[in-house]
Amino acid sequence: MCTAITYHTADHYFGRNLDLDFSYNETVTVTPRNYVFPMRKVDDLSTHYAIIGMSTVAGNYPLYYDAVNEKGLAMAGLNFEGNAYYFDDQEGKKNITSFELIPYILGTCQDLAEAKKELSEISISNEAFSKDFPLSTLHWMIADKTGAIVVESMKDGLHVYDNPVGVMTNNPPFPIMKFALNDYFALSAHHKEHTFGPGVELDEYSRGMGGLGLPGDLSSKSRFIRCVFTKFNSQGESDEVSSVNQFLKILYSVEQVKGLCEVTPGKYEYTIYSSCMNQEKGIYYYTTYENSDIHAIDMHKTDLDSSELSVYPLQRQLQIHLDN
Ligand SMILES: C[C@H](CCC(=O)NCCS(=O)(=O)O)[C@H]1CC[C@H]2[C@@H]3[C@H](O)C[C@@H]4C[C@H](O)CC[C@]4(C)[C@H]3C[C@H](O)[C@]12C
Repeated sequence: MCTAITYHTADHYFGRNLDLDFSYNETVTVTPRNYVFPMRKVDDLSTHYAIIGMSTVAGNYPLYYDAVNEKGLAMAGLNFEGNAYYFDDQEGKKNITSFELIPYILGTCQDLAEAKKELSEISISNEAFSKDFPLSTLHWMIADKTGAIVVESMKDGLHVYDNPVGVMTNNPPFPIMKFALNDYFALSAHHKEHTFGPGVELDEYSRGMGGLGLPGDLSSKSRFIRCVFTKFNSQGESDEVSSVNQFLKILYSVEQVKGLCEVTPGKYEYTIYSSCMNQEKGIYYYTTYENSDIHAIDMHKTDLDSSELSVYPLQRQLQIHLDN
């Protein structure tokens, strides 16, 4: 399972929890403007917008999980097993493989409007990167400062939905997920008189009772509901440090603690990393399961006109600061 969110204060932020039972040796990777992205079915991207994000670099190719470009357009791929469907080559379409979609959109589009236009011409092709990296079954969230969309390639074609809440998890398809919010109509973060029924005497014996009924489990629908509630009620400051901190707190409300979600006997899904990208500044912040210190890589401190990737291994070692 995974969760991706948007958030804004003075700047716009985008990021995700990556929940899995193992790591693909991911690194924060900057792809500069002149790195040549080889494309399988359309022309190679020889110059493009610079990109920073989390990727597995395989044979000098960055396989991105989530990223932002230098214009502030951000995108993440999350698991969509059983629903994702990719196609044989479609005539009259730009056939883009699933692992190329992030570099293609972020490399060529500067905002959501351009991304939507590109997506109307795209079919997601079913060609895998290699034998070692078979097809992932994904759906994607894309966002800029104007809003967010969800992209789901299913048997009946490519769907692009507006995402007014700026939160995405996994199954079921987004329209069903969004509709499920209606079932939590009565939730509130505020003190209010009960509406149980006139004349019924109830005791408000604890703070936070307006949130009773908010799902606390790790299933994707429950994480979606909990994350929307947390994001829309969270109150934060607008400076950079407070914004990044608050963003990560929202993601931690749906974090997976190791041991709670068994995938195969003795193997558990957990939050391998949490990311937060400042879309205006091109800074990629992250924490890992092992290391709650926040690390940051600023794309503008690398040579964005270069043709070589800059690769930053994740700092997984927690430093405890001894105060005496
Ligand atoms: C599994 C990851 C998504 C996390 C997630 O949603 N987990 C939930 C699992 S479940 O629903 O609860 O079963 C996805 C996100 C990005 C994916 C990676 C990226 O797409 C980049 C490459 C793409 C290659 O085709 C496969 C390896 C890979 C390196 C992918 C492996 C894996 O599918 C990743 C890491």
